[in-house]
This record gives sequence, structure tokens and C-alpha cells, in this order.
Amino acid sequence: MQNQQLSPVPRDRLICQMPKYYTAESCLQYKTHFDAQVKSVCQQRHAGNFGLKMSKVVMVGDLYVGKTSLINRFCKNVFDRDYKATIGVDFEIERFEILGMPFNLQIWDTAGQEKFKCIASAYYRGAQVIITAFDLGDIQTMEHTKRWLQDALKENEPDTCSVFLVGTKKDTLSEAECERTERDALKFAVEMKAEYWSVSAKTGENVKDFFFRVAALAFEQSMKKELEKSKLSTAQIGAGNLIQLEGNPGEKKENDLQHNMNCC
Ligand SMILES: Nc1nc2c(ncn2[C@@H]2O[C@H](COP(=O)(O)OP(=O)(O)OP(=O)(O)O)[C@@H](O)[C@H]2O)c(=O)[nH]1
Repeated sequence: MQNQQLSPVPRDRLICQMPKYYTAESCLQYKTHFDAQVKSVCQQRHAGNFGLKMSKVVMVGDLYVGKTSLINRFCKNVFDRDYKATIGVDFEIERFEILGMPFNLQIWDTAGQEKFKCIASAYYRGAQVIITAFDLGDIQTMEHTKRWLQDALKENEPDTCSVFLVGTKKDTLSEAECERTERDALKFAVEMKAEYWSVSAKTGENVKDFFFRVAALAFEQSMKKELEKSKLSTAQIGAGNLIQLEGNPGEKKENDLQHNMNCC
């Protein structure tokens, strides 16, 4: 496990535009720009008042589909040909700067092996993003994604999670094979209300684009929620003076993270 909180945001983790979806046939939103209100708040640097710092991402799927490899390719830019099963859970914290605001993704890698499932499922709670991964070369793993998603959703409030369906190991298939499998996967994605992506941890194809999309959508969703909350908890006096009626929500999130880290 690594805590990368103290290092500066790398230059290549800056997001100024909404990254594009993989395919319009199954995406969470078509817009190619950030929400106008979110953008305006970020430009005025009011976002600091909202205590927005971190979104929790949980990656689930069968064993050996390549969950750890995908996370490692993005977070450390490495690929290991040898298989080392994840024992329970692991996580990485990846720092971004989105629309000029610091934003972290806490990416949880869970074990696909049945014997570790009860440990891993304890960490599904509080997810803003659920990534269900399958191996593009193994159709059975695709069929299992619905079950993985159900299990992860059970631990979260209804309609609070963005869902992604990701086909891994794209490099192991020919273009024609990949297209055939993607056609089936897209049907699954639509049924699961998920955004679909095909990636390869080995070559790195689409890995950065995918995680940037996850980060941008999670950021926008969190900002919108915080804006809604702040409307309820602030009273406007005179010409634009804002009074905060509740404690800083950021403090609670910090405490939650600390609690998660301690558990881990
Ligand atoms: N060719 C190829 N192999 C991959 C790719 N991603 C992962 N692998 C290989 O697939 C095997 C399993 O990868 P992992 O990332 O450990 O799989 P996992 O889903 O995390 O497995 P569990 O931890 O048991 O749940 C490893 O041998 C990886 O090297 C890929 O994009 N292309």
C-alpha cells in the first residue's frame, strides 16, 4: 500500500476539459464540457468551502481478469506478467488537479477469489464509483459482472454510484474478435447502466483516458452534490456574503478516510 498524499500533483494529472467517453453507445454522459455551475465555482475558487477532496472507487470482478494490473499501470506505469492474487483488498490514492482544484481518487483493488470475498465486500461501502472488470478473452467473466455489481451496489445507497464496465487484456484479441466481444459487452453495459471501456494494462491502451474519465465524472458529481448541500446549509446575507451554518464537511471526510486507513 502507498500513501502518495504528500507528493505534488504530477503535471500529467491535470484535467481542464471533460474527457471523452469510449463509445456513445454506452456512456454515462455525452457532454464534452464540465457543468457550467461547477466550472464557475471552481473559477471563483469557492470550491475550497465545500470540503471536496476525495472520491472512493471500488474495482470488482473475477480473479485473474487484470484488476490489479490495470490499477498498477495507471498509478505506477508498470506491468507484471506474473500473477499475484490480491489478498482481501489494497488501495492507491491518485492525485489530480481538475479545473484548478485538487482532487483525489481513492482506488480500491479487491480480490476476485471467492475465499476473500467476505473481506473485500466490507470495503464496498461509500463508493462513488464502481468499476466492474472482465477479461475480453473470457466470456464467462463478462457474465459474472452483473453479480459483482449487485453485490457492490447492495452495500451502497441507491443511485449514488457511477458504474463502469471495463473489458481488459485488449492486446490478447484481434481487432475483429475485440469488436465481436464489445458488441456483447455493450448490451451488458446498457443493462447495468454502466459506461463501457476496453483497455490493456500490458500496452497501456486507453488506461489513462479511462481513469481520467472516471476522475472527471466523479469530481463533477461530487461538486454538484456539495453545491446542493451548500444551498441548504448556507444563508445569503446582503450582497453575496455567505455564512456557513454547518461544520466543515471536509473534516468529516478526512476522519472517514483516516478510519478506512486504520481498518485497512
Ligand atoms: N496480456 C495481458 N495480460 C494481462 C493484462 N492485464 C493483466 N494481465 C495478466 O493477467 C494476470 C492476472 O492479472 P491481475 O491483475 O493479477 O488480476 P486480478 O484481477 O487483480 O486478480 P485477483 O487479484 O486474483 O482478483 C496476470 O498474469 C497479468 O500479467 C493485459 O492487459 N494484457
